Amino acid sequence: MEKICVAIRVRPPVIVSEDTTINGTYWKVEENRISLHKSHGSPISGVSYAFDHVFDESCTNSRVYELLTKDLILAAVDGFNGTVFAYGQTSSGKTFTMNGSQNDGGIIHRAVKDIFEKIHMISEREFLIRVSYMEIYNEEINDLFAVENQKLPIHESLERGVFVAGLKEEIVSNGEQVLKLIEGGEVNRHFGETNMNARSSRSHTIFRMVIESKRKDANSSSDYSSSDAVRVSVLNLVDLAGSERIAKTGAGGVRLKEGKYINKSLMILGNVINKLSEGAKQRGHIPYRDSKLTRILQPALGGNAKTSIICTVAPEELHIEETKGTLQFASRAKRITNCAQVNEILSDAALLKRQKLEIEELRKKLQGSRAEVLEQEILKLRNDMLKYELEREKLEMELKEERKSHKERDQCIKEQQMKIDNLSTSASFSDGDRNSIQNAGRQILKEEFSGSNSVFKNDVFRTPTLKADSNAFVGKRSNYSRLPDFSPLPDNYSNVADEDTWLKMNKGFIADLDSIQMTPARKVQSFPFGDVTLGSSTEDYKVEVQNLKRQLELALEEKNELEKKHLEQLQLNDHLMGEISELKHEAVVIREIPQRLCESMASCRDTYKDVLLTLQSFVPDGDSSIGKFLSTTSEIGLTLFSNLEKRFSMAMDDHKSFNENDSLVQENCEVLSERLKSTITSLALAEKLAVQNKEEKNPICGSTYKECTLGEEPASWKEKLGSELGAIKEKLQALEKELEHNNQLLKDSRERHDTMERDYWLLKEERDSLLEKVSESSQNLAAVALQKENILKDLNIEAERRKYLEKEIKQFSVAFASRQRSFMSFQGEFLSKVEKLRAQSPIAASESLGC
Ligand SMILES: Nc1ncnc2c1ncn2[C@@H]1O[C@H](COP(=O)(O)OP(=O)(O)OP(=O)(O)O)[C@@H](O)[C@H]1O
Repeated sequence: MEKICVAIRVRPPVIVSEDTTINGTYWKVEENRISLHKSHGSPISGVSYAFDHVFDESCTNSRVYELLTKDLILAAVDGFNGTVFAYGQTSSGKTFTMNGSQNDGGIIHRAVKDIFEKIHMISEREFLIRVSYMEIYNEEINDLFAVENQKLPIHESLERGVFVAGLKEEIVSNGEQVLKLIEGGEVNRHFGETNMNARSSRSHTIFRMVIESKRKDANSSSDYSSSDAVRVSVLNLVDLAGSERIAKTGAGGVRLKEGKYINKSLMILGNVINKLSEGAKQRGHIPYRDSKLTRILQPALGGNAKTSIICTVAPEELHIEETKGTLQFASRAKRITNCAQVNEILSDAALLKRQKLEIEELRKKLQGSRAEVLEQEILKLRNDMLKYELEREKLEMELKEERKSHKERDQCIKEQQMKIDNLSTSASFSDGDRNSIQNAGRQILKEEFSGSNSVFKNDVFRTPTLKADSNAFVGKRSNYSRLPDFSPLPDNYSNVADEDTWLKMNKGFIADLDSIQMTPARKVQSFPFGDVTLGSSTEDYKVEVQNLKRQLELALEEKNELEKKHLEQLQLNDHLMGEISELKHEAVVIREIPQRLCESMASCRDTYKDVLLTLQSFVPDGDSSIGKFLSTTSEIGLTLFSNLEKRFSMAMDDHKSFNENDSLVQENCEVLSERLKSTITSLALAEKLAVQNKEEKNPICGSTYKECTLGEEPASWKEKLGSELGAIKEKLQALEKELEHNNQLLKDSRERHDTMERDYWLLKEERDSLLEKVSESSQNLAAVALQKENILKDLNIEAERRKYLEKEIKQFSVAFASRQRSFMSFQGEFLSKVEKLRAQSPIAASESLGC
């Protein structure tokens, strides 16, 4: 959260007439404080304000830019949204601050220059910059880059937030290009002369730069790290129109109307600022929607943007009230906090987003009034899809990492497995030795006990048995601990796997008696993973490692399967995009149809008018039955045409209402056709009667033919009438053909619309199924991740178990070595005693030995 940065700028005074200085007060600027003082210098209490910066009249645009906005502008290049706006009464220097003068460039010009300078310095990222320029004039948004784009609407979507639909955006590559565009835009801006400013801005203007960037190597990188993300930031540079007092500006007519709109929108801006300054708890509803200005500036006011406000004031005493108002506005704005953050989108997601927006726009055009419902539905779908995409990417990343660590673990396990195998071999070898030695010992003892000498039954011969008292055993062996300095026990047991070391170890050296003492206690030691005996635990371990390996393989297979599915989904997406572009093309064609219909309708109407005029010229007496009939037909016809034209122009804007009124138009056309036919029939009848009864009264005008034709010869009149009638008939036929053609076009258009609608639903279904697949994949991925987690746990347990086994083997080996040594010493002692006995009594000795 960060506070909005607020600064005050005092413009240099303009010469005013004597009578405007009333109380002899003036504004004094000291560091970042501005206060009202009496002319003799004492401050007026309660009229003193402090801000982030206060710039006096001598301050240049360059300094204002450096201190107030430079950091914000540069942060925009790094992905933060930014807004700078100038606020203040009319003629206080807002436009001067934002646009600058010939010698002292304003914030906009400096910002453009700095942005491009910074971009060129960042070599590792590539940038795409789009600019637009709009004005809010009398609460209508106009495009300053394209005069034809007037009264643009504001839309809101989850992805783009609040945006102006149809605003022209120019892609630019250097500062000069932007400044040229701005120059062009300035021409279209509304300025006007008032009593206070010869060139007063009559509209709020917003110059906008959208800065997109991504790492240059992002595409080549295979991982989906944050460096792969696309940053999109929006920078708004706003020059507001100034608040004004009608009495001072002397505005009337157009200026007055403009002034009312300006004041109203500034008042709403003030309301929004007031609400926001009240703090989160009290503020309640913020009336952003009350004006276009506040709606567009919404992110800058309490949203995701860094914002700087420069409030310009006039120093003259005449404007003291307005200056106080501006300072109060600035004080409140100072209390607003924003929450700016870098706007990053993963590149795939950015692409997807754009495509989805296109789909959205296209569908809106196709669906007319249904757009609202569909819009929400599509938004929801799109958001879900985006979420799934992100989740999938995250899972993929995790899976990748896990795969890597599994590989490493696998390798490690393999190595350890080899070591354990070696150990097991050695252990079984030692087991064999031990058995044979024990057997030999047992044999000897048997022989001893079967002898008569009680000496053999004494403790000297009993000591080496495995069940002997541990203390005695230890006491006996203590001599060995002082023998050679070589220790058979390696520091790191896991490194001992070769036979040499084992042999050395079994030669009878021990390093530490404590480790021997531990041996008898071994059985009562708790074993953390169940009752595992030495022989079976190695086997179990092998089996379990195999199982884990199998599980890992299965998980990998599953992962590959998922990747395959993902590829299929991407292909499906491509296919959908293809279909959408076709639909787009069709939409363009369909959109042209009502336009063409409109044109042909206009030509039909002209022809019809001609026909009627010609018919009416034959009927001078408008009150006669034919005259009345003709005028009625004319009225109906023209109404019909205007109806038709209205319908067609509606069709261009609203497809649905066009379809609804279609049958009515058809009926009207039929009535018109009938009426015209009957007119032609009556005229033909009149012609016939005229031929039969030259001197009789003309049925059309109620006079004689001579009178009707003002003295023309009946033959020539008849000829003329005949040719006119022929022409009318031809025109009528053409009209009928045109109508038929138009009907056909209408029918085609409707069919196309139906087809598109069907296609849309098909596409929607496909998308739904795609979404289902995506969610299925996500679930599968989640399951795989869980499985992996379990495998990892198992592996850790195994590693622990292996450590325990190693310890066991180590203890066993030490005990075994010591026992072997005891046995050997016993054997030595035994043999020496036998020798002694033999020397004393060779017969007894040979008897006792059985030799
Ligand atoms: N700091 C300044 N130094 C020199 N001249 C200034 C300064 N500020 C404003 N002026 C001059 O004062 C006049 C009015 O300024 P400007 O048009 O920028 O006011 P404004 O606030 O934009 O007014 P409006 O709201 O009516 O458009 C201009 O002639 C401008 O050159």
